[in-house]
Amino acid sequence: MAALRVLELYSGIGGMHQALRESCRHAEVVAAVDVNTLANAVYKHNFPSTPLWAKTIEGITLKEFDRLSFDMILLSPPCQPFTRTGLQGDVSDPRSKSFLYILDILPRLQKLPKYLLLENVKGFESSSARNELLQTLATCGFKYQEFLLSPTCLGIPNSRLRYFLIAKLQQEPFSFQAPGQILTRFPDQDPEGVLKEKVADKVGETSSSLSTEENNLDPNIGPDSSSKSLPKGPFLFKLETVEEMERKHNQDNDSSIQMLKDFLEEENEEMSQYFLPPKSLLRYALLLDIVKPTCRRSTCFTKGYGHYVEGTGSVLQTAVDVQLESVFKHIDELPEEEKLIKLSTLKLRYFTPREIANLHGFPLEFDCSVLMVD
Ligand SMILES: C[S@@+](CC[C@H](N)C(=O)[O-])C[C@H]1O[C@@H](n2cnc3c(N)ncnc32)[C@H](O)[C@@H]1O
Repeated sequence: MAALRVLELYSGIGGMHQALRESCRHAEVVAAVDVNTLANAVYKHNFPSTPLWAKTIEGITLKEFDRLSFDMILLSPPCQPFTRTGLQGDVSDPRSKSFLYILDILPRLQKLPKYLLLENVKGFESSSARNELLQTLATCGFKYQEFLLSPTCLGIPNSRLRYFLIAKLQQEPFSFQAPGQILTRFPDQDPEGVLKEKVADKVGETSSSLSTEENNLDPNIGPDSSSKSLPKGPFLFKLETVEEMERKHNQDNDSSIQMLKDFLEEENEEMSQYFLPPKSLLRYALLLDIVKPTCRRSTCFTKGYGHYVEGTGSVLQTAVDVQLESVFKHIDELPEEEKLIKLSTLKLRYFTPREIANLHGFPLEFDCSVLMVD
């Protein structure tokens, strides 16, 4: 059987390529396209034989697309126009231009691809860009299915809710097709084959099958976000409400999800670079999402992780026997020096790039060390 010819647009570090490899399909990425130099360096390092086009997508002509004669498109367009805490510029955001260009090119290709997979953030499902995508797919004769999924659906202890769309040109429907619904589970996770869980087409209506955190917490809160609201209700300690504590407790007891310890590197001397500096501890301690190796949760890691503290991702408590409550209760009443002594007992550190790669499902052979150079 001839290899499936795959075009990977917005290829980044190659997450889609890696997933394709693991899906065991006999496939070849005939071109990967991205403009980010650092991401391209990681891509090249891991997929040295794949033709990598370091250019803008809108700079590729219809003729060049036709020449690639691809059977499948994988694409993860920029998510900033659609994030729920952003401006939601949608199709009028300049960063959507390349995606609209693809939608314009698609029906004009000499040969339509058989398959398409698109990934984006939660928020995309209620955008005009999504409506234009669905319209284009329908015009071209594609069947499609949409999903909102998080690594937790695969038992990975990280909340990162993402929109996925798969489409195919063949006439046969998907075995699990659920028209008009956005599925929030993998079809084979549904015990009775009845896909009751759905997210309505309407904005913001999320399914009960997602955790409260997935529903409430925007995984795309950036380092500069000031819109993150504090939890409601009286605080117990460290700005934790009873509701928050309960949610975390339930997540940590959900045995369908692995513990963080399965994703961690062995502690060694080099880890010292990942410990939170005193300044960050004093300034942000109350806002940190602190997890232990035995927890079965972590919040979404964003671009500013390790540089900005608030809302960019969880931090790890390596002194596992220290109780958070004993550190945080009445900490406000202490002078800075004593505060710092108390906070330091937790031995808080950032997750390492390797650990974050593990939590994103990258296998060990995927080398992300290129990302560790300053
Ligand atoms: C959401 S990320 C892609 C993530 C990717 N799937 C991965 O595994 O890393 C979007 C990527 O699109 C690239 N990008 C944005 N606009 C582009 C354009 N007009 N042409 C080419 N690449 C673009 C960015 O550099 C970024 O790497």
